[in-house]
Amino acid sequence: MEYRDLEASLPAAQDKFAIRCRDVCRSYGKLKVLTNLNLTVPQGQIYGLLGPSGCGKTTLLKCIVGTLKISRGHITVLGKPPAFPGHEVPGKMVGYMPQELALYNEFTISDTLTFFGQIHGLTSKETRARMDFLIDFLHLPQKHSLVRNLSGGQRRRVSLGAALLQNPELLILDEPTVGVDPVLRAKIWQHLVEIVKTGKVSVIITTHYIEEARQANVVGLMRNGHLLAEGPPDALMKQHSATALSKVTQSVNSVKHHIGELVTDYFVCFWCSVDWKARARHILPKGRNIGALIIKTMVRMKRMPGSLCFQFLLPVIQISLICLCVGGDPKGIKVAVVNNDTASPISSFSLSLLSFLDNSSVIQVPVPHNEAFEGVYNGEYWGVIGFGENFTSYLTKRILQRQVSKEVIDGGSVHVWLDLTNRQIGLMLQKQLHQAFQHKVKQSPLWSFPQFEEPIYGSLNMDFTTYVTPGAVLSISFYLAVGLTALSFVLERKEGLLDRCWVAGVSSMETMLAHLFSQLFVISVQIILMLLFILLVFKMPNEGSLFLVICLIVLQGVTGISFGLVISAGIDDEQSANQAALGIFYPNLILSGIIWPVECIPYPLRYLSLVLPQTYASEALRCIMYRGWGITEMMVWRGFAFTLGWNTFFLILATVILKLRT
Ligand SMILES: Nc1ncnc2c1ncn2[C@@H]1O[C@H](COP(=O)(O)OP(=O)(O)OP(=O)(O)O)[C@@H](O)[C@H]1O
Repeated sequence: MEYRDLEASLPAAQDKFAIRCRDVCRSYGKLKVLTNLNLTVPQGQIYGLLGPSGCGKTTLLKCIVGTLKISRGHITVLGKPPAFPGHEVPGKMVGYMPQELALYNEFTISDTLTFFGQIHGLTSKETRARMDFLIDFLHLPQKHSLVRNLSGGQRRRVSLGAALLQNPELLILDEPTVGVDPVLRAKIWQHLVEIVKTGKVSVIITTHYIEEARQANVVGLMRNGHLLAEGPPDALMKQHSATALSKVTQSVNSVKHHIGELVTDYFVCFWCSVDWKARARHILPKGRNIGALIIKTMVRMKRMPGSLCFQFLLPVIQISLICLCVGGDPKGIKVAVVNNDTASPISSFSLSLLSFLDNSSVIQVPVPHNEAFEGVYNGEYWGVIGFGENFTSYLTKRILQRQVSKEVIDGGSVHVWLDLTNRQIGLMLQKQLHQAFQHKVKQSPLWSFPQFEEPIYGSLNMDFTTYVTPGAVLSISFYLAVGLTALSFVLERKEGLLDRCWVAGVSSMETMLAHLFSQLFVISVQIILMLLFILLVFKMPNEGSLFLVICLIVLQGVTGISFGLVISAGIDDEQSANQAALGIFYPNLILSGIIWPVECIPYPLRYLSLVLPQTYASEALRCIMYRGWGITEMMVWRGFAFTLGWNTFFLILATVILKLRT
């Protein structure tokens, strides 16, 4: 066969074509994957794309469906560039089967086809009819079988079924017959040959099987990111075997150049002719798609009841652990008491003083002097409380006389030696002794400590737990939302589900909104349970509006979702996403004044602390709950304003990263 024959067998420029790629270039970083690639898929034909592994076939298909942007060149799919406003590519006109399985494992076969049917706007009757046909045609098991229980080959067939579902005008199939037995493979090809016969359906299919490609109407040979040759399989195979491949390439390139001249400026005119209504429809999120995605999330949750319960209960467990274990006074601390006071038990000040010590916190162990210190050195006791022989009489002298000797002062004092390696226990013992002394002194008409009146805000016995809880609640809502969002998006993208939904016509905005709405349901249940526990079980005070409290916690959850989107937009694998979420967890927790007051943070760091998402929000929540303040107070609205500001920033950042990375 001469080159001329090959030239004649290629579609003429004026013929209708389903896909046309001209001078397409695409790189991943510095790696050039597609270089000046030209390819034409004629209307109503099967185009077999052949090439060694790694030559760029999948990348090309992704560029054709629009999930990857090209760096140079033009692509036209069914008359318009992919993702052109008002064009149904991505959308109903195209059926895409990616190389990955891209199926929801918790779905049944029926759920899977119903989901894609909903997105394509099929009625339930149409979906049922197509489902019955595809289950029979693709030899699929029962429609109620779960995808995760299917074999590899069965899953690939479900994936192919999802691509064929809406009878698209263009089928883009990335190695659909891998793992499919020869009989079914022949049947699939027969089906493809039949559907293109109408002239309305076109197919582009990648395969490694040369004998399969023979059934295509046109075959493209790809190597190192460009097309070596393109033509009817027999002509191309003969040519390929008869002459050097380079000559074929030259010939085909000259034909393509000829065609190329006839289609100049074809692409540019599109943008001028788009009316604003089509643009608006293209941009505005569709309720149908959002609804399908929300139902998808609900079905998945229903199929994973253990995981759902865990999601609901995890915040309650976390906040309960904080309320139970953080900030309370240590209990059962053993202290050695060396009481040498010789006064009678009735008049003894030392015994009276010791009786005021809280016995649940401090266990007094009366021991002689040597044993007491020995016990502290051995770690048996946390301290020694010592009273001298003349403690009661010297103390009485100190109370009654204006001037006393140093010996009286010393002998009338309680001596305490503490093991301060654990600061909290040390501080608690100091506090207990001061309180006991205060109680004792209150009985004396001569002595007076400052009298602390009922506090203006808070209560006299407000503990550290009360301080920590509001910030902890915000932090838990924020980080659970970050984790769930980042993980679910990263996994869905890795498994090709995001791309598949996108090609089916679901926009990124719809995906985000659907995630937000379904996550809001989870967040709401989490918040209700957390509030029930902190207010009713742990009796945290709430002087302010419960509505404001809920709003602020929900907004922090939404900020967590937005931050999760940033992580999933920038990171491709779940391990790195987890590391990113965990990596910022502790610095943020410590710098936001949740565990320890911001006022303790040294200055350069304090500026950083003040701009973090939870610093002002925690302060606002404390002000609402403990001071009963409303939204008009600066410290409250500032918390809301910062939360909303971060939310907007994260959403914009996620969108920008996504745009830059496609
Ligand atoms: N996300 C990515 N980031 C960086 N490089 C990538 C990415 N995806 C693909 N590549 C690289 O681009 C090249 C082309 O990959 P592609 O998947 O398009 O090949 P292919 O022809 O479809 O291979 P196969 O037949 O094995 O599926 C390969 O070298 C691959 O390593």
